Amino acid sequence: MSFLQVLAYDANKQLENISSFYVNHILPYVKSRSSYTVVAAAVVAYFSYRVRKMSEIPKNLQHIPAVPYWPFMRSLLSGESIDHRTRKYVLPVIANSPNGLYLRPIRRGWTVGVAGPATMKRLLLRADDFEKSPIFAKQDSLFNKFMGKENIVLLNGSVWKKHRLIANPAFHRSMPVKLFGRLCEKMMLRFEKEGDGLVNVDVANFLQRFTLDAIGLAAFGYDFEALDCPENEKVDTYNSIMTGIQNAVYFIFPILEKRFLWALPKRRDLYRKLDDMNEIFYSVIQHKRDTLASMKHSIEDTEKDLLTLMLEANEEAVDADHRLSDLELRDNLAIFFLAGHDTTSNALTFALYFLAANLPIQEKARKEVLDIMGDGDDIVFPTSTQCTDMKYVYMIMKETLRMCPPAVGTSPRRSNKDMDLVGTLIPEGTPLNADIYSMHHDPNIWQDPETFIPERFASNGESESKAGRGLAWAPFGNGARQCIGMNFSLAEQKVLLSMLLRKFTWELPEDSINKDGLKIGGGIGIMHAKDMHLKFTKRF
Ligand code: HEM
Repeated sequence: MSFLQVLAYDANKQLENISSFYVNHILPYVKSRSSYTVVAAAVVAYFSYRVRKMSEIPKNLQHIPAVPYWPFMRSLLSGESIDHRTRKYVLPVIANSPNGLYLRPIRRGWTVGVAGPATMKRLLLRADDFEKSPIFAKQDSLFNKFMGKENIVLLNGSVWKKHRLIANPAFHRSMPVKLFGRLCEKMMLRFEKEGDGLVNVDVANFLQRFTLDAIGLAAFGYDFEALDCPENEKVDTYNSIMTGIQNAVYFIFPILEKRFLWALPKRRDLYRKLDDMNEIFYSVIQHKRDTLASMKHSIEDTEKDLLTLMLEANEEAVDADHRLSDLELRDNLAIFFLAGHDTTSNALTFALYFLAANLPIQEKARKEVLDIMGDGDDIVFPTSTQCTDMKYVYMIMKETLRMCPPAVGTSPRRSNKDMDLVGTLIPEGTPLNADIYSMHHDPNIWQDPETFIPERFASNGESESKAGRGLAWAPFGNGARQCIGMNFSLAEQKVLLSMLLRKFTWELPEDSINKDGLKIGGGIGIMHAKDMHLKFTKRF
């Protein structure tokens, strides 16, 4: 997402520059001479100049190796998948780069991609030197209207700290494993009832629905009922907003919705749907605030939703300056959906694929689960302690997140001053992005990086031996800005994987497009499988 948005911002700026150039310099000329040929030539010349400028590496960054501008852009815009793009353009450059630093095209030219363990560590752990870039907050689009401007992901400094302090307790209590268990049970029952039944389960679709119900209920007690009825109005509203905010046309030309929304009825409809959704957000916030006192003791702490816990933390804050307003609470709820829904559902889809493609690993994981949860012919939910005991399942999850990190990079950063990043000069104001995907696939960091080997994450395994070099595994980022939902997502994944392993065995169907290797979907930002149907067999 970040790549495309930044490009879009740039394209929009170019359009605005061009239109002001036209009005100020060309229009007067046309009026006086009526010479269309001259105007056309001027426009072409201007375009060429701007395009050349965009692709030129600034002098102060020429010491950093760069991917080839046009092939890389072509790959981005044609929707080529990230695994191909990384293999073709990024890894060969990183191979000759000190500390995994390289340049790639982005906003107004270039950004520094950070794909080495030592530089990654410095970038993510020195959050004050590399603040979040304000680019997202500046835009005016459906995406920004959904995400809002007052949330944990976008803010910096003391305001960010205030948000994080209120949200931290909600994410650091025991996780709602019973809720995840109930939803998983519902999902497993539906496997048989929909489509071709167990022989051809569209797991990507089921996991999208499972994780939507999970985040709705866990974040603010709202039941989307996506597992029960995938076509209901609530799901449709949510899905159409999500599809709408990712529409590439509006990323590339945000000016369309900024200036010409009146001429785009379908787009206007999405804004109306977003207003409806905001009403739900605000009315739930109000309702929970009103009933907070009675709810405090009537629900187990582990089953309280994130909003309730944030409201409790708000009440305990020392003064009004340390509390979050309703707008800030809304913006954070929205970001929990944006950051926590697709990421977890894709991580689970990839994990199920790797277990289907590596049956001995699936069997070993099942043995661990049965040892911990017991075998039998009834559905049981794992407890938090049992989840902690699932060491091998956790190794599988970590290896999945290495090979397929759903967030392929972090949101953009900017250097606050000239600095030395592990031997390379980074001038003040340089945009930087942590490139998690490339680092996880670099053969100079990981042995045989394209092979699925959970044992890398065993104690004394390959992963531990990397510790001295910095951060070689960072699917959730790291440092102060590390993913606040990491434990939430890991618990959700462990509950689902253990329950599925106990109830079913599964494999790739004969006609699976993934039979000869995983097919990654195109697009930018969140990484997803192109199609994931699996064949399940019941154990009881
Ligand atoms: C597999 C699942 C997930 C992955 C791979 C993931 C990945 C990430 C990454 C890489 C970052 C760091 C971004 C940066 O440094 O710019 C991040 C931050 C964040 N994530 Fe997640 N995430 C996941 C699940 C979740 C969930 C379930 C939630 C909430 C319910 C969540 C909420 C957030 C928030 C609020 C931040 C911003 C933290 C801050 O800046 O202080 N994420 N996530």
